[in-house]
Amino acid sequence: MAERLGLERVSAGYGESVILDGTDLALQAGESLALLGRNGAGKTTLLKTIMGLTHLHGGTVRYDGRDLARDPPYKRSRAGIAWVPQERGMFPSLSVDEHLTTVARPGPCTIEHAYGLFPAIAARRDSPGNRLSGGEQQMLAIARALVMNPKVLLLDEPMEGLAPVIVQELKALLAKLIGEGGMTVVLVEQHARLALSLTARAAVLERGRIVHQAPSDQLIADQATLQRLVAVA
Ligand SMILES: Nc1ncnc2c1ncn2[C@@H]1O[C@H](COP(=O)(O)OP(=O)(O)OP(=O)(O)O)[C@@H](O)[C@H]1O
Repeated sequence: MAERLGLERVSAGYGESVILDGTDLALQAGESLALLGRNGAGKTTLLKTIMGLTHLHGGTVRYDGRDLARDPPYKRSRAGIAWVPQERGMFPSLSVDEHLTTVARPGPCTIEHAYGLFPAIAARRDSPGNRLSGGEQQMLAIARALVMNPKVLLLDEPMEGLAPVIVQELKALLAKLIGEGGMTVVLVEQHARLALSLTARAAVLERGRIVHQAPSDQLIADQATLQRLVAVA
């Protein structure tokens, strides 16, 4: 299978500070990866680097074989990389509907399909972004990424703060999306077991370096390594 996303000796950070330090990672089309690590390990920075939102000090980020160095974030997004940021990134002046219509692209996930997945935001389609609850903003951030029908979906702690019933629905949705194999998915998640149960592969970051990679089912069974690298209870 072809490489969809490739990081080669990537060093990146904020201004002069280097957070990712010589990171290598390759993901094929349709593959899923749990990106794990303790607080501050660099998980968000890695996703931001793929989106072009950090300062790349060295190395290469490739997408479908092309070096992305010259592409600003909007071009990466247009090329098929969608990001669900931790801070959700809603626009206060846009309605729920406008958040979706401005980015929707042809593909299996239509806006009506997204509303079907998240009825709570369907009921608020005319509400402005800043009137939504935290959970609703989170659902909208995920819906917004899905209606882009991306080739790569980067999710930064998408379950955080959601009600348990919605977490269950979202888990089922992610399992379906990953199972269909149409998208390459990178899932950053504090709950390592949850992320591992959904993905095929896992990578663990420590101080900006990938220190461990394994199939997810193997890592979930390796309590000692999980405890050592991610401090899982
Ligand atoms: N905008 C920024 N400017 C400077 N340093 C930053 C910035 N954002 C993050 N950092 C630093 O980069 C390092 C990695 O942070 P990052 O958010 O990538 O970690 P993380 O693994 O996603 O952690 P968490 O699980 O807490 O979200 C931390 O030391 C953090 O303080």
